[in-house]
Amino acid sequence: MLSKEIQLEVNKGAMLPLMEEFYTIQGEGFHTGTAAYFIRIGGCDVGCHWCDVKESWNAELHPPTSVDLIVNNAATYADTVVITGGEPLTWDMSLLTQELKNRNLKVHIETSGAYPLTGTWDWICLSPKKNKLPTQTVYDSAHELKVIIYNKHDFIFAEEQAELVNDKAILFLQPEWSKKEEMTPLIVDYVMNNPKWRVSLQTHKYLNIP
Ligand SMILES: C[S@@+](CC[C@H](N)C(=O)[O-])C[C@H]1O[C@@H](n2cnc3c(N)ncnc32)[C@H](O)[C@@H]1O
Ligand SMILES: Nc1nc2[nH]cc(C(=O)O)c2c(=O)[nH]1
Ligand code: SF4
Ligand SMILES: [Mg+2]
Repeated sequence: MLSKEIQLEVNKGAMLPLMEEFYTIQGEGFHTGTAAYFIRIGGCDVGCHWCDVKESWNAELHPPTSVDLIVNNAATYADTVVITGGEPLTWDMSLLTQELKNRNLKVHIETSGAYPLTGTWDWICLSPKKNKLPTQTVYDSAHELKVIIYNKHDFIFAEEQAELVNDKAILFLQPEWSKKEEMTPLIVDYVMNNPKWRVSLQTHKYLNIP
C-alpha cells in the first residue's frame, strides 16, 4: 500500500510506477531502427495472453518515481523518448510529457489505447487489443496502427481496427513473437495483396538488444 501522500502524487501524474528505462533502438513500427530512450511504466489490466512484458502488469511491484527524476535521466540520452509499459495511459501522462517537451525531447507513446488519451505526443503508436478496445480519443490521434497477428482471425480484426482509426494513420501488421514462423509468411502474402498495410517485425529481438 502506498502512503496517502504518494498516492496523491500518482493520481496527479507527478509520480509514476517506473519499471525500467533503457537507451536502445526502436525495434518496431514506423520509427524502426532509430535510437530512442525507453521509459517503461508499470501497470496494465488489458491481459494479453502473449504479452512479452507480463512483469509490468502489477503496478505495485514498481516504485512510484517522480517525473522530475525520470525526465532528468531521459534528457541525458537521445533526442527521442518512447513511453511504454505496461499500459502508460493507465496514468495521467500530462506532467511527464510536458516536462519532456520542455527539454526539447520528441515524445512517443506505445499504447493499447484502452484508456483515454492524456499528454502531448509527437508520435502515437496504437496497438489495439480485442480484450479492451481502444477509446475514441486514441483512434482519432494515432499516427500508426500496429496490429499483432497471433492467428488468422487477427487479419479480420486488423481490418476492423483500420476502419476505426483516423485515415492518416500508417498501418502495420506485426507477428506475435511465439507465432512468427507460422504468421510471418501469411503477413507477407497479406501485405502484397493489401498494400495499404506494411510489415513490422520486433527487430530488437533479432538484434538481441533490449
Ligand atoms: C508491451 S506493449 C506496451 C504498450 C501497450 N500496453 C501496448 O500494448 O501497446 C508494447 C508493444 O509490444 C507489442 N507486443 C507485446 N507482446 C508482443 C508479442 N508477444 N509479440 C509481438 N508484439 C508484442 C504490443 O502490441 C505493443 O505494440
Ligand atoms: N527495442 C525495443 N523497441 C520497442 N518498441 C516497442 C517496445 C515496447 O515494449 O513498447 C520496444 C522494446 O521493448 N524494445
Ligand atoms: S496491453 Fe500491452 S502491456 Fe498490456 S498486456 Fe497487452 S501487450 Fe502487454
Ligand atoms: Mg517490447
